Amino acid sequence: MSQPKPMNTIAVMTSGGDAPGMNSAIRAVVRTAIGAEMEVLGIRRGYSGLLEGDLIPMDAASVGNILQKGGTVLGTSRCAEFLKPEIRQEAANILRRKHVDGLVVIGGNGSFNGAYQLHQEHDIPVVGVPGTIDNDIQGTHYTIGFDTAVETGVYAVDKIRDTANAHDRIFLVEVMGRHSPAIAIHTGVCTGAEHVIHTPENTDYDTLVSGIRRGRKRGKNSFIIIVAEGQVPGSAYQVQKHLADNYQIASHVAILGHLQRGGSPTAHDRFIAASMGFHAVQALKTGEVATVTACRDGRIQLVPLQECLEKNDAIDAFSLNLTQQLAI
Ligand SMILES: Nc1ncnc2c1ncn2[C@@H]1O[C@H](COP(=O)(O)OP(=O)(O)O)[C@@H](O)[C@H]1O
Ligand SMILES: O=P(O)(O)OC[C@H]1O[C@](O)(COP(=O)(O)O)[C@@H](O)[C@@H]1O
Ligand SMILES: [Mg+2]
Repeated sequence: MSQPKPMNTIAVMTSGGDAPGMNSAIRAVVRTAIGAEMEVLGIRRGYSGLLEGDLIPMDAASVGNILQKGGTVLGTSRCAEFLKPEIRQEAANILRRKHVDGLVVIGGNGSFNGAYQLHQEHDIPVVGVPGTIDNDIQGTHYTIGFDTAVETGVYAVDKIRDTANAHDRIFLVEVMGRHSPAIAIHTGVCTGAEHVIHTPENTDYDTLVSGIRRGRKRGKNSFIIIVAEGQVPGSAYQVQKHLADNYQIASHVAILGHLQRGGSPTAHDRFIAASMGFHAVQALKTGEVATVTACRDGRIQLVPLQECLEKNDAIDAFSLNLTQQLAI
């Protein structure tokens, strides 16, 4: 832990893919900081906005009536330039010119890498708040937005099930999460899907097809196969083609895509985001910087940022198996 530096002015940004609940985190950061007599600047459009010096003063009213909204009022971006050290130097200069004493970065592991570099290279006090619908950051059990994204997936699949039942159809429902199977696996359990394809590039067609045949024998008339996005959006079409060409099985595709990133956050996401935003400002105040407000063992704990820089690719084998077990 570093010695606490005076925190007169802090800045907050959202970066990477937006996630429902980010607004609740921004609100908590702004209001906790104001409560502690700090000035707060909002950085618009993540690292891109930072490099343009697009920082705006935020008061308590500026975050009123945003908690229930999806997206992020600050905007976000993917900023390839930020991978260059000389560009990060410019960013650090801008933060110093604006008298920013500490920075809260709400985003995924990519955004945390940027924050980590700012701390390592330029001694900027940073704290990360995990925000991504994918729930795929090492070091934290939960990321803001995941619950809402799964909820949206479940809502959509329930509707698809109605029409699949009516027409005796097989549906391949592709859910979001590039290289991240968590949304697919949870949506599978919560919708009673017949099968979850967690890595479309390595689909186990034998298990999938024998499940469909077994189900048909016992009178099932609809099948929901949840397909994770995999390497590229549209993987479900490859699965559809493979089933048609190799097994003469016809299926329909529905791709949920960015639909799952928007919408009003669930109570769970609002609650976690509010708590994490609060803890992030406390961490800056106490000098517990280069940390992340991680969710572990059901509570928010500060963990070193270094532990949260990698993407978590682990597959939740229990939940994956649960879908299969219950779909007999
Ligand atoms: N290794 C890195 N070094 C510095 N900045 C990075 C690094 N990786 C990502 N970033 C910055 O963080 C941004 C968001 O990362 P990205 O992976 O797109 O989203 P997320 O933060 O949601 O994982 C990138 O566009 C880039 O500006
Ligand atoms: O909106 P984009 O740039 O197409 O990115 C899509 C990807 O972003 C996500 O929504 C979230 O990813 P990050 O939070 O890591 O940015 C993935 O689920 C999805 O595959
Ligand atoms: Mg990411």
